[in-house]
Amino acid sequence: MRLAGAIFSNVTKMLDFYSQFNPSPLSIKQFIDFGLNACERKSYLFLRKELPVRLANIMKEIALLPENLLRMPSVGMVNQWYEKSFEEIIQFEQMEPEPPVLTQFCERLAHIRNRHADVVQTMAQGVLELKESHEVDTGIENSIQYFLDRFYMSRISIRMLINQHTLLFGEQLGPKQASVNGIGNGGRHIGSLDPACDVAAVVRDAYENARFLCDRYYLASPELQLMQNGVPSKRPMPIVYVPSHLYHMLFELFKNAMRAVMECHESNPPPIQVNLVSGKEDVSVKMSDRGGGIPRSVTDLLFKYMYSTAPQPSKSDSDTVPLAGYGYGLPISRLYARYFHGDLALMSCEGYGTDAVIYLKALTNEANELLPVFNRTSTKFYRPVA
Ligand SMILES: CS(=O)(=O)N1CCC(Oc2ccc(-c3c(C(=O)NC[C@H]4CC[C@H](C(=O)O)CC4)noc3-c3cc(Cl)c(O)cc3O)cc2)CC1
Repeated sequence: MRLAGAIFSNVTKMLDFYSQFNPSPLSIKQFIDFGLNACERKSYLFLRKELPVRLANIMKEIALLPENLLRMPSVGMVNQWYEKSFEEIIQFEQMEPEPPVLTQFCERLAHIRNRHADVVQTMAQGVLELKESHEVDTGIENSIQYFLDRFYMSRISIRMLINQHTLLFGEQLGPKQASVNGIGNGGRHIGSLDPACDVAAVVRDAYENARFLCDRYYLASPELQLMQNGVPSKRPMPIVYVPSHLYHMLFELFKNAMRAVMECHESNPPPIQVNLVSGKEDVSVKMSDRGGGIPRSVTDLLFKYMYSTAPQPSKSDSDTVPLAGYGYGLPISRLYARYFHGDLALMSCEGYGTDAVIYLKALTNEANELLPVFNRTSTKFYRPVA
């Protein structure tokens, strides 16, 4: 057998091997407990198996995609990135956790994270290529919706593992030691997790950035009314969470709410209200606007990848890019909420306005990763048994 053929069949064998294992979900509590006494050797031994397992599980699903989508150039490119990254990580299978290997592993993870930086928009381009070249029936659309939810959730989880390892042990920290790295906040962060993430501060940060875009496009913007338990409040609300995930969700929701309010009110835009409530089971962040609302038939569409996939506005006329432009902002924001067993829900009253609620798990031992598992059940979603 020629070398290329031998390599291909070996990668295929390794894919079959690793995809037979289920991914191992970690809770926020486990991430925190490990990070407080972090051991690079243990992290390496866990990741050099868990990352190929998570990659193989989702790569098996990519292979099951509708032929027409799989043939799209952009999907082919994403598939090649996954194959390359899978091959690079399984090379560590036989390497003992000596310092040079640990350093090489950390560098390799950072390289893989960079390779996959544009996966979301490249997959969206693949869906666009399909829409522009083939008829897409409801069955295909449902398969794509099912796949992309699982594919992007898998990607969120793989990037979480890579970020934790590279932030805890990566070279940018100077001497090789585990650290509770706190970039710009007094050293309390544990990787990408903040044990005292102030929800109110992240709300204000996301609001200010969305407001900047709103002012630039509409020359005005709605005020923010920040409440706790229904009354105006400036108090912090600390939770254990990944600030960048919470910011991503809030920034998306603020952009949508501001667009609705400014499109609905020519002057004196009513404020956007954000109410924070800390319960026994859930921490709830409810964003309420009076932007005219949407009918239920449209609300469901906003979470559909196919509905929102359209040619991207060109970067050159960035000033004319609508506030909440086409993209995957809402479906992916819901995945971030669901990743640690929370949720994101829309309740709109057509003719009045919209409530968007982010639910987060209040207890870190219940905030478990929600991971897609490749198995016979998932296979049926792609090619129903004849
Ligand atoms: C897939 S995505 O994530 O990439 N993304 C989703 C977001 C979308 O942009 C937006 C933004 C706002 C709105 C919107 C309207 C609105 O626009 N009403 C007026 C139309 C009501 C239907 C009517 C019709 O029947 O079609 C035609 C007018 N009203 O309430 C909201 C609203 C939505 C969300 Cl999600 C929210 O959180 C808060 C809100 O107030 C709709 C769409 C870009 C794409």
